[in-house]
Amino acid sequence: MGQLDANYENTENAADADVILVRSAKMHEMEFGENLKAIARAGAGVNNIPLDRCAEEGIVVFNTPGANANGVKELVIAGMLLAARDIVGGINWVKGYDEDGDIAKAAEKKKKAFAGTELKGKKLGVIGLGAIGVLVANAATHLGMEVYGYDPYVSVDSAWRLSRNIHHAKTADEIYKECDYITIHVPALEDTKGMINKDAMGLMKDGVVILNFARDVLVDQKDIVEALESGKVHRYVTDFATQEIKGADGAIVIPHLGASTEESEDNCAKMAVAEIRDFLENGNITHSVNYPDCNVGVRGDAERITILHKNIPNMIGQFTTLLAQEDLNIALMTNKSRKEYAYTVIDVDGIVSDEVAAKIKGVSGVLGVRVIR
Ligand SMILES: NC(=O)C1=CN([C@@H]2O[C@H](COP(=O)(O)OP(=O)(O)OC[C@H]3O[C@@H](n4cnc5c(N)ncnc54)[C@H](O)[C@@H]3O)[C@@H](O)[C@H]2O)C=CC1
Ligand SMILES: O=C(O)CCC(=O)C(=O)O
Repeated sequence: MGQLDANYENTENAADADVILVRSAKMHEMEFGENLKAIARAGAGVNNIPLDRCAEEGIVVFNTPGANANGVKELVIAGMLLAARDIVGGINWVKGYDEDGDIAKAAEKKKKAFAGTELKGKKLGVIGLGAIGVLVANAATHLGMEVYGYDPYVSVDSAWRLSRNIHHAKTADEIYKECDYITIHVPALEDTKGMINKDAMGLMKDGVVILNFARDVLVDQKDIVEALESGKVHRYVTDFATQEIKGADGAIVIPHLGASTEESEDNCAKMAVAEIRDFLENGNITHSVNYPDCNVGVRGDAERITILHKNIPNMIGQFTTLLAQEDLNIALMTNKSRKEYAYTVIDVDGIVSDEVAAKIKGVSGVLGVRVIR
């Protein structure tokens, strides 16, 4: 990783690390070392990381929003094409043809078994209009699809990037009732888990195609298998293999390849390393998922104290009092909060002793202190 200079050292031993770079590995059961200051998820979904425990232990968790979105978008389009025509069945038939006869002639006779439909003119519903959903929605309009989008929390940025040709669905039910293809691009949260279940599928058109490149838990696995068996759902295209879905007729199951492109892997790694360097060297937080973002610029000559703490009254007063007692003048101070957590950055004129740093650490509600020299 050429972005890191000689001040950085690689370790395979997580217990020693100041920072962990992670992809999809599950970290919920992991004990974190004393030194750990940050975890950077090279990707979007952070359901593999215990965000609240990290916040309580003063560990800032970052992700890389949008860095792999194009990779996923392209696979979703491929998924729609694989669902529309029996391309996989056709390829397997050719591979398995072991007669001596004229395969070209046999293929012409056989091909009707693999015929399908076109995407043009079909209605696509996109649930979740973030980095991936917007790209999928816009791309589908260029394939001649009529696209409906649903996202009650859509960001201003996403709204700007969304093609004006997308119909604005006011409810998920509108998507379920209207669309021939439905693709979900929402995070795995308590309120999204199992959102595609028997009730939701009951509202959908017979023969609907459902695509899930977001997370397995969003789709009730028992209900989707039943819906495939009954023919209610024609194809379920998913990037997540589960025991329930892997052998089901009508399921097209991909082994989590959405972000597995050279470009996406590169983009994610670069963004993660840039976030980490800025955090370690300047104390800036960009794209955190458990602490507020905060940018105070590049550190100059002044020593910089960064404090992760609970978002409760009188924290700043206590920090400034402790610094005043040491005769340290404050050159810059910023405080940002996000729900129950907050972050304060203070540049001081003078040397921050280990004793004063320890006193700040000892303030009730402080979760982590660093002095960047
Ligand atoms: N298959 C793969 O390799 C990959 C999968 N993913 C998955 O896709 C998900 C989405 O990724 P991005 O688009 O990059 O994330 P994003 O954060 O840019 O977009 C998520 C969107 O979902 C919306 N949303 C949240 N709750 C919703 C709800 N109940 N109904 C409708 N919309 C809702 C949000 O407002 C946001 O606009 C990730 O959380 C991750 O789980 C992401 C990257 C790669
Ligand atoms: O890193 C990967 O391969 C998975 C990407 C992913 O699922 C995500 O970014 O949420």
